[in-house]
This record gives sequence, C-alpha cells and structure tokens, in this order.
Amino acid sequence: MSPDLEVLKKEAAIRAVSLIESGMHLGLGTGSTAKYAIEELGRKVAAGELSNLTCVATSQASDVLARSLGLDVGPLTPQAFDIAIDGADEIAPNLDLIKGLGGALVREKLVEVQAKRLIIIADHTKLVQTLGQKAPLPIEVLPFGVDSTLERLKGLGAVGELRRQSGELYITDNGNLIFDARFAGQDLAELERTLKGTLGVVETGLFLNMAERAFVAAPEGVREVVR
Ligand SMILES: O=C[C@H](O)[C@H](O)[C@H](O)COP(=O)(O)O
Repeated sequence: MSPDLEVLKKEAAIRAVSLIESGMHLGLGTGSTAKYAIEELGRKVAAGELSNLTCVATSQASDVLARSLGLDVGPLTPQAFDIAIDGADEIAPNLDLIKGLGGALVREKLVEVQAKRLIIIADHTKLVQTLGQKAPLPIEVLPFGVDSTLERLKGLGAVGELRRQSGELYITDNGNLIFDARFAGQDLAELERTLKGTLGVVETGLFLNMAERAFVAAPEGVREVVR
C-alpha cells in the first residue's frame, strides 16, 4: 500500500528542514505541509540539533504553532531570510506556483520575496503541467468596494467566487477577502502585472520566479526539483 499524503508531506518537510543550519534567519510557511516543517524545526531546536534561529511566520496560525514549540518568532523586518520553507497549491515544472488556498498569500509573498532561498515542500498531487489546471488562483481583495473590484476582475476574464468558510465570507489575517478565480489561457507574468494594477486587489497567489527548489514526496520517494 502506498503511504498516505500526510506521511509524504512530512517526508518532504523533513528534507527541507535538513537544509537549515544554526544561526539562520527563517521564513515559516503556512498550511498542512509547512506545519510539518515547523514541527521538525521545533523538534531539532528542543533536541539541541539547531540553535540561534530567528523566524518570521507567514500567518497567525504558524506564528502560534512556532512559538508553542519554543521557536524565536519576530516581526518582518527588511533583513533577508536565509531560507523560507512553504507549501504550495500547484507547482509548475519551472517551479512557478499557485499559493493561498490556506489564505496566507499576502504574508507569504511579503516574507518569501525576501528569502535568499525559497524551498517548497509538497506531495506529488501538487505537480501540474500548467498553473490553474486544478486550483483556482486566490486573489486577496479589500472588503471596501468589493463588488466594484469583482466587476473589474470579471472584466479581465476572471470567473470565480468569494471564498466562504462555514457559510461565512472567509476573512484573511489582514482583514481582507479572497476571490478564488479562474482565467483561461493567459500569460501568467502579464496576468500578474494586470491583477496587481487592478484597484481593490491587494495581492495574488501567483508566485513566479521565486522558488529555488521543491521537495516533492511521492510513494516512490522524495524528488528534488530545482529551478
Ligand atoms: O495560503 C496557504 C499557503 O499558500 C499554503 O502553502 C498552500 O495553501 C498549501 O497548503 P497545504 O500544504 O495545506 O496544501
């Protein structure tokens, strides 16, 4: 029987954490895969295998988890991260990513753009040939005037809906909403530029040219994909 996805996600996380050295400044990702990386970091610090780490978390959930494990978590400053480790919702062959199904895209991008090395961890179901193949593109939007913003997005060809959780509109850590969008056959760099220039849009879940490598766990083992 092949190992279940949780086992695979943990394997990928452990491989990524093996790159961490004492004294590093780290970006901590968000989501069910990043959680395993934070737990492994906490384990290594508690065991004395790593020391003097400083971390910045990309969500309140990761912040709370990391602190509970004794990690030194602080605010985002302009200091570059030696390594950021995070999951992804889709991974293209060139390591362009869709992120944000966990709602943390803005803080993830703020942290990971400052990372010397962004390491992605995932199970094999996240690999796609083309971004948007399975996942929608999360777009964080301001609540004020959201209907006007959605009209603008639909005018750009977006089809989608505001994310809901337990029937209520999903609110991000930043107090914003998320529009989960699908776009047909667009150039991604151009789409990113257009979306970033759209009034009311805070950030998109397109992470282009950011990841250095990915550890992708499959039943046959962990594959290392380098950009
Ligand atoms: O907003 C959430 C993040 O982008 C996550 O890294 C992404 O959704 C992957 O999460 P998971 O590891 O739970 O699939």
